[in-house]
Amino acid sequence: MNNYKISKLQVTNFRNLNPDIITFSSGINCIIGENGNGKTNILEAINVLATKKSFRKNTSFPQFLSIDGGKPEIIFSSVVENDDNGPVSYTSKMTNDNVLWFLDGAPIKRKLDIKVVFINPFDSYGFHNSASDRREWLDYFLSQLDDQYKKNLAKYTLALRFRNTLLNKKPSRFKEQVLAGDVELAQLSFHLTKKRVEFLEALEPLIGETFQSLFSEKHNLKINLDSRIIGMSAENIQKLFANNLETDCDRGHTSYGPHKDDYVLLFDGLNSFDFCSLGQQKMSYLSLLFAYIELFRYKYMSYPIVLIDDVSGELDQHRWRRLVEYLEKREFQVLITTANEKFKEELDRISGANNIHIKNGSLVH
Ligand SMILES: Nc1ncnc2c1ncn2[C@@H]1O[C@H](COP(=O)(O)OP(=O)(O)OP(=O)(O)O)[C@@H](O)[C@H]1O
Repeated sequence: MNNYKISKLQVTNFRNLNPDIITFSSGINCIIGENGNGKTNILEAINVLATKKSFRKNTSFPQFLSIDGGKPEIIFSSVVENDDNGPVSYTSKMTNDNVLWFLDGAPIKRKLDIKVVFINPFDSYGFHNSASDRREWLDYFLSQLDDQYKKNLAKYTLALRFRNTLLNKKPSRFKEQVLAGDVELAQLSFHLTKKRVEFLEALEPLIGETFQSLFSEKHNLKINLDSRIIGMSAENIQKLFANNLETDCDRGHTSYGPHKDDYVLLFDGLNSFDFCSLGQQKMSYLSLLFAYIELFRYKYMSYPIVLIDDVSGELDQHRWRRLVEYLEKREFQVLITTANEKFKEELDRISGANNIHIKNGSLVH
């Protein structure tokens, strides 16, 4: 069981946050403050503590380190607990070169397996507008559920990069090397595609159900894998690579494979990008994410910590209320931020929510 929840956090030298001790409840936590005061930084600190990485793109230690920080070291001190263990103090010390972890003050070799899901308002645009964002989305979430998929994806990415370098640079006897490497590339392609299909099949019944319980509207939501190699054996994928080798040589890159897959979200049978309003796209996207969280629970018998950065945009007040009511009925720990006064009023209706007010990186009591 790794259903960790976080009950306290104190960060030193992380972005604009002051080292205040922030206390979280195991249910809903609303982080409230005006723009640019550090709400997202709190979510980011938890994400970095749990995964070593940010959810912001291309960010690492130099960006994390407070511009006012004296020492080039960031300390994330927390208290976490799960069903198996009582509260433990868990600390991560990060420098430009390494990260160290401590459990109840003693060093540990590997970080704790704290699972988090971050929900970003802007990802809905990316998801509906860009095939590579959709692929990244599916790869990220599927990797969280399936370690073997994650490893195979890393191997595939390396093998594909090597193939493309050969196709591009064309060293002597490169075609023989390409064909030899295609055996592994085809097997990996087969496994990745199979896992993607299984993931979407498992997710599909949950998406419509989630949409219904989130927004009280019945819509048929379906997510399809659009792949040239779907249903093909590894041998046939290898043949496809070989048959296309001359074209790939001309282009200098590989034309077929899981890196070319796309996913289509169908809303009542129509492509959500072409057909849905921005609000409907956001609702579909949120349904997809919360469906994933349910799938996560089936797999791990526990929930991740759910970090939600201001999702109020594009949704009307009625949908805000539905979303808040949905969150109220969940068992997972939620940290939700907002700068929107009206949305804050909806959040205020949640009985027992823990309100955290933040101004200039400090807690306001
Ligand atoms: N390395 C850093 N050192 C100090 N301050 C930083 C650093 N990186 C970012 N900041 C500051 O953090 C603030 C942004 O914080 P954050 O993104 O958490 O805001 P927010 O409260 O979520 O705002 P919004 O409601 O606009 O999303 C900005 O004022 C920015 O200047």
